[in-house]
Amino acid sequence: MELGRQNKEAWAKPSLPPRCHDIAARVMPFLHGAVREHGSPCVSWFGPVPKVTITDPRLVREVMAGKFGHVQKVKFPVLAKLLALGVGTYEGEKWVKHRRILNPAFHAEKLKLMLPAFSSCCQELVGRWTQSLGSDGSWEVDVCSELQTLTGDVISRTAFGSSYLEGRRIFQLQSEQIVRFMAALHKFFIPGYMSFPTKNNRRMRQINSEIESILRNLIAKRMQAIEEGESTKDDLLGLLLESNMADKDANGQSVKGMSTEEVIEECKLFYFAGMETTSVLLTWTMVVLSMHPEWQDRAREEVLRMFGKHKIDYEGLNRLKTVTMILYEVLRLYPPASAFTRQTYKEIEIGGIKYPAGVIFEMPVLYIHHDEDIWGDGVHQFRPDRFAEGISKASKDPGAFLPFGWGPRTCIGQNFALLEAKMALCMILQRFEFDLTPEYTHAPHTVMMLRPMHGAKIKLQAISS
Ligand code: HEM
Repeated sequence: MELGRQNKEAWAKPSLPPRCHDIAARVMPFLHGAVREHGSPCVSWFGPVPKVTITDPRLVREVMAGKFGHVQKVKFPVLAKLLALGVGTYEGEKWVKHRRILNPAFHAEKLKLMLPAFSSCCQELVGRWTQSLGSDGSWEVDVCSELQTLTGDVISRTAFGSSYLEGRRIFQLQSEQIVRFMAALHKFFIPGYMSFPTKNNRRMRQINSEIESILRNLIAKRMQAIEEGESTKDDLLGLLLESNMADKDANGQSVKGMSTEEVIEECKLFYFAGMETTSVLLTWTMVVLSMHPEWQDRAREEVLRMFGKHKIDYEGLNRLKTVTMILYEVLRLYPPASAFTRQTYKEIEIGGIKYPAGVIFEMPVLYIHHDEDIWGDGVHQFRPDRFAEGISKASKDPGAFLPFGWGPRTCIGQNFALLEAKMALCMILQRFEFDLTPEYTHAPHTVMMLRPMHGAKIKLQAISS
C-alpha cells in the first residue's frame, strides 16, 4: 500500500516543457527564483495564470497564514454560488463576521449536545448493515455510498434537528451537483462558459434552486418557531438563526446578523465541506484496517475495553488513543483535501522570493504527508504509532500534518469530523469484523477529494456476542 513516490517525482520538477519554462521565466523572472529557492517546486499554469507549487511546510504555513490579505483563496464566483458560498469563500470583514458567528457552534460543549444525533445516525447505519447480513452472518457492500449517507444524515440532523429528513434531499442533490461541477471544471476558463445553455449548466442551476428552496422553507419554519418562543439552540440552524435575531453571537459579542440568503449559503457549505470529507476519511479507515487486521484488532480491543457493547459516551471518545492514532495516520496517508490553493492579490515575499499579484500557489498536502525527509523511513507505510506522542512529535516538522489546513482558515469542523468518525468507527468495530473483497483495487485518485477510484467493496462479518 505505497502511495506517493510517483507523486513526489512528478512534483519535483518544473512541469512546463523546458522551452515554455524559459519563455515564461523571461516574462516572469520570479519563476526562476521560485524553482531555485523553494526546494523543487513545480511551475505550471492554472488556466491562464502562473502557478507555483510549494512543498516546504514552513513556506506553506507562511502562505496559509494569509498575512495582510495579500494572499487569498482563489475565486470562482459563479461556480461557487452553484455549490456553496459561505465562510469558506469570503475574505476580510465579511469572513471575520461569519467565522465569529459560526465558531461557537463547533465548541466542545455544543459538540457534546450533538452526540445523540451522531449516535442515532450511526445506529441506523449499523442496524441497516445487521439486517442485510446473510445466513452465514456476512455481507459484502461498497461502503463508499453507505458512509456518505451516514455523514450526510449527520449534517442534516445536527443542522436541522427534527426536520432532518427534509435535509436528506439536499445532500442527494449536492452529490449530483459535485459530479456536474467536476464535469464543468476544466471548461470554466472559457469566458462566460457557465452562462452557456448547456444541459449540464441548466441542470446545475435547477439543482441549486431546489436546494435553496428547501432551505428557505426550513428557515421560514424555524424562524416562526423561534418567534413563538420555542428554543432551538440545540442544532446548527437554530443557533445561527437565534444569534442572528439577537444580533449577538453565542459569546454575547455584538455582531450584525446574517441575512436569510447568507444562512442558506452557510447551510449549503456545511454539506459541501463536511459530508464528503468525513465519509472519505471513514472509507479509507475501513480499507486500511482491512489491510492491517492487527490494527483492526487493537482498535476493537480498545473500544470493547472502553465501552463494552454498550452506549458510547463523549468522555470515552476523547480518551481513545489507538483509534485516534489510526484516524491521524489515515488522514496523513489519504488527506481528503489533497492540496490547497491560494492566489496573491498584492506583491508578497515568500521564502525570499517576491511574487507579484496574480500568482497561484498550490500546496500539495499529499506530497508533504509523504515526504521521507519529514516523516522518516516507512513514510508510505501505515504506522499509526508514529502519533503515539501526539501530532507535534510524529514528524521532524511539528507543523507538517495538514489535513485540516493551517492558520486562520483552518477547518472549522475538524473536531466535529473527528468526533463523528470516532463514533462511527467504534460502533462498527463493536459489531463487525471486516475485510476487503477480491474485487477491491487500490487506486487512490482525486476527484475534488482523494477517494478510492473503484469504490471500496468490503466484506462485513458479524461478531458473535
Ligand atoms: C475529515 C473531515 C474534514 C476535512 C479533512 C476537512 C478539511 C478542511 C480543510 C483542509 C479546510 C481548509 C481549506 C483551505 O484552507 O483552503 C477546511 C475548511 C473548512 N471546513 Fe473542513 N474538513 C472536514 C470536515 C468538515 C466538517 C464536518 C465541516 C462542517 C460541518 C467543515 C467545514 C469547513 C468550513 C466551513 C471550512 C472553511 C473555513 C474558513 O474558510 O474559515 N469541515 N476543511
